[in-house]
Amino acid sequence: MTRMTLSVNGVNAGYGRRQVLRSISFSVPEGSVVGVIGPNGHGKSTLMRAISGLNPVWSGEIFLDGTAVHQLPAHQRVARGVVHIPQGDLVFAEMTIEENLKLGAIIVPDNDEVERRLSQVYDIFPRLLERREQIAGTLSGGERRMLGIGRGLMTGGQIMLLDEPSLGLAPKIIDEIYENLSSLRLISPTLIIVEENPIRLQEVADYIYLMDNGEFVWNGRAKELSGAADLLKTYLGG
Ligand SMILES: Nc1ncnc2c1ncn2[C@@H]1O[C@H](COP(=O)(O)OP(=O)(O)OP(=O)(O)O)[C@@H](O)[C@H]1O
Repeated sequence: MTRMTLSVNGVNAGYGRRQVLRSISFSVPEGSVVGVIGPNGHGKSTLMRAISGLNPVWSGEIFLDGTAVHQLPAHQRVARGVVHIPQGDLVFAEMTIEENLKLGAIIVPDNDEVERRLSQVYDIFPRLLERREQIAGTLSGGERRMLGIGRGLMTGGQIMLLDEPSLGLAPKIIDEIYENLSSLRLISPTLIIVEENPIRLQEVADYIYLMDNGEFVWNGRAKELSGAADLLKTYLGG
């Protein structure tokens, strides 16, 4: 299995003339889970989009396993193993779960490989197997989230960008999603997770970055986050 290291070096990005990301640098070693936390609207999703190629970078560099990818279009980054699961459950509402999942592997020519990935995804999310013929538009919020993640896994990508997997879900469903993250890593071993809930993030991340106003204002091992309570209060409130 090829594993990937991601490295982001001095990235600036934004929309129109408005700068959102300010000189962002960090790296994600292969097989690690990095969490990005911060208040609403401060650039976390923009960072995910810059990495996957959905937003252009103004300056700076992004490397995947030592290869510069910041000028490549999104589909070429997907081909290199980047999987982006954006906020908002972008499932095809008229299609069944299984049809949605298979779309994730649409460029995979080998049918046996598609079936193998499908059974891996069903192992991780048995709820999707139970409902495989159900139309995606009729799924609950939690099931749709699982489907979005499952479809991303079908690409076979090795580095997954997971943007607020708990957004809008009931605590019990969030538990279920988070419990599944460790098996998910058998397929996509390197993860970047954006979250607003530090406790959830601490459960799964090895390393955490706190973003404020498009900059990283703190980073450290996940277990060190508890010692940064004042900082969290300042930036996240509560
Ligand atoms: N397509 C866009 N055009 C213009 N401005 C945008 C666009 N997308 C995001 N922004 C702005 O960029 C800033 C950062 O947004 P971003 O979604 O990256 O924040 P975030 O930290 O992920 O917040 P949230 O947790 O609420 O998703 C916000 O001020 C937002 O309004």
